[in-house]
Amino acid sequence: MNEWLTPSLKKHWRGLLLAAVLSLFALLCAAGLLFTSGYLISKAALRPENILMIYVPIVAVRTFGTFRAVFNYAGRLASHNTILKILSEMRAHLYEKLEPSALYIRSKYKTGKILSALSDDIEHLQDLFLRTILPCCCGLIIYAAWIAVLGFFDLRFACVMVLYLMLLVVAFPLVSLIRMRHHYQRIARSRHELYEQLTDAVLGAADWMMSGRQNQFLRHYEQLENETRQEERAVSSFRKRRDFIAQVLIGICVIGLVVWSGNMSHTGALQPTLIAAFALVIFSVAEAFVPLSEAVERVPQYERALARLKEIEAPAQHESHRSCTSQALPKGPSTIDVSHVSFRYTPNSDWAVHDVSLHLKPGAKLALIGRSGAGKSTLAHLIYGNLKPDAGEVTLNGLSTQLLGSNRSRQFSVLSQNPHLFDTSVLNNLTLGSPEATFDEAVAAAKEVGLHQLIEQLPNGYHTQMHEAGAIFSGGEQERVALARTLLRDTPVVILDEPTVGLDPITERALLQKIFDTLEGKTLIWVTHHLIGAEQMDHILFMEHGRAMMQGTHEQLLQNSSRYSKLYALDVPVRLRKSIIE
Ligand SMILES: Nc1ncnc2c1ncn2[C@@H]1O[C@H](COP(=O)(O)OP(=O)(O)OP(=O)(O)O)[C@@H](O)[C@H]1O
Repeated sequence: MNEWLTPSLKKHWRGLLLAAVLSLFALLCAAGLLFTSGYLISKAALRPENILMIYVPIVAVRTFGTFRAVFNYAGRLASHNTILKILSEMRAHLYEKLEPSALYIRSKYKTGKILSALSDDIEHLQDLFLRTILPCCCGLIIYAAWIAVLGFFDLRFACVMVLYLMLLVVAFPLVSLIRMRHHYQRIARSRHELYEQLTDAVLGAADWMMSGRQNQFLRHYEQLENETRQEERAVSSFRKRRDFIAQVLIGICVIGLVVWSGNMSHTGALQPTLIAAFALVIFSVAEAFVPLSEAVERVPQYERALARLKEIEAPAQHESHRSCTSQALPKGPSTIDVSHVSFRYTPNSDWAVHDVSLHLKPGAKLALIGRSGAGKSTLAHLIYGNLKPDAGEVTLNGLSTQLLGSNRSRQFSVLSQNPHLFDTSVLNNLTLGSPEATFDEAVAAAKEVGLHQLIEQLPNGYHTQMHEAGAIFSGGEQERVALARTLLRDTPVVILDEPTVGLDPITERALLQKIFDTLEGKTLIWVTHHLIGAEQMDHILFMEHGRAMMQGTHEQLLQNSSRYSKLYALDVPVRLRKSIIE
């Protein structure tokens, strides 16, 4: 178990236990129903000395029949209610992990991989309880109960049944686990490839069309789809064969029980009326054993889903495995020190960041400026603690950012370009990443970023679904939604990963102003290509080829560097400069 499952299981153990108990009762009622039905049929076939002799089994049949349905329904309700709560918490947890890592993820993972994590991996974990733990627990309890009942009548026959039913309870699940492992591996691999291909194709549809190579893409996509389908067919045919053999084994078991109970009644150890009861009850008992194989064969899927979520959440080779506890680093003003930090992606590549040093006081505003490939994002990753410096150290309040672990999302948030608006209510979109935020807090954040009026005009205000409202949010307004999310998360450090890219200069200016105003007091690290807004920053670090080419305040650089003055003149048109001064 890990941090994905343990907190949910701890929090919802009562709901899960209730679901398990109700499902078990449903199975016991099903067994009781068939047992009493068998008894009733046999009893009714005999000459009734007293009608009351069959009245009790009639009532029992009715009771078991009714309660079986009731327990089934209640069990499903309890399990789905709990599982859906767990699922939504796991999704919020995934978002919490991903959102501050947006910088790193954008450079390392394709959208398809994230999509596949959101859809497949989280849902596999949802199945862990419904399709594996619950059927396994019920199956094993019914197995023990059935053997105990048989042992009560005939110990030797019970021992034979222990071994025979082990075929269904142990051997079949093990064979399924071994056989299915490699099929599932291949299915998972090709499905992830499909996701990646598809998202690439959707995001780059225009480029595919322009290059005239759409047929080539379609052929490759169909080939991948066929491979996946073939694997799925292999899985389904294995399942069919396995289930057929299981039914044959159950049939043999019924015959065995009829012979045994016939012999027992012959010797007088069992009433003849119980022969049919024993023969029938095995059908419902076997109902609990058959799903065991399917339950166990899913184990590799859970392992893989957990491994992939772990991989996305904590990028393997760069992430330190040690982390400090949440008590060790309370949320609050943060001083960041970057001391002679160097980093390269591979031992033979050029330095992406070389010997950079910085000191940021709480609430300082740093602009990382430079051309594409200058090393700005790499330095932001190093500050964030995603990448481990090859030399030097980055500390936050004296503690290496490498060691922040689960504290990282409490300290940092990232406002990136093109934030995604999810297909849920506007309110949920605002509170994503801070689910504990109240409605009033969300409204206050929306007011602060200047969205309140716009949201109020929507058909259902804050409860309007995003697919209805999505079209009316412009690029700048979507960025404001992301800004409101950041405000609600209230972390002391915010990394701005070119949030205004693609906006026209006037909107860009207005949005930047809004960002700087609303995030006043927080430490800002702003990754940018150009100098609009640079005059509002406390410190500017101009990077080139991984090195800090120049740094200082805007005024210092304007005075001391003719290059900076020229770039500023180019980037910030006179018209805008005038408006800044005014
Ligand atoms: N994941 C990676 N693996 C290998 N090299 C990388 C990786 N990411 C970046 N680099 C290289 O490191 C150098 C610095 O890249 P970085 O992304 O930090 O620059 P940047 O200034 O942020 O560029 P941009 O503004 O285009 O994002 C570049 O030469 C780039 O090719």
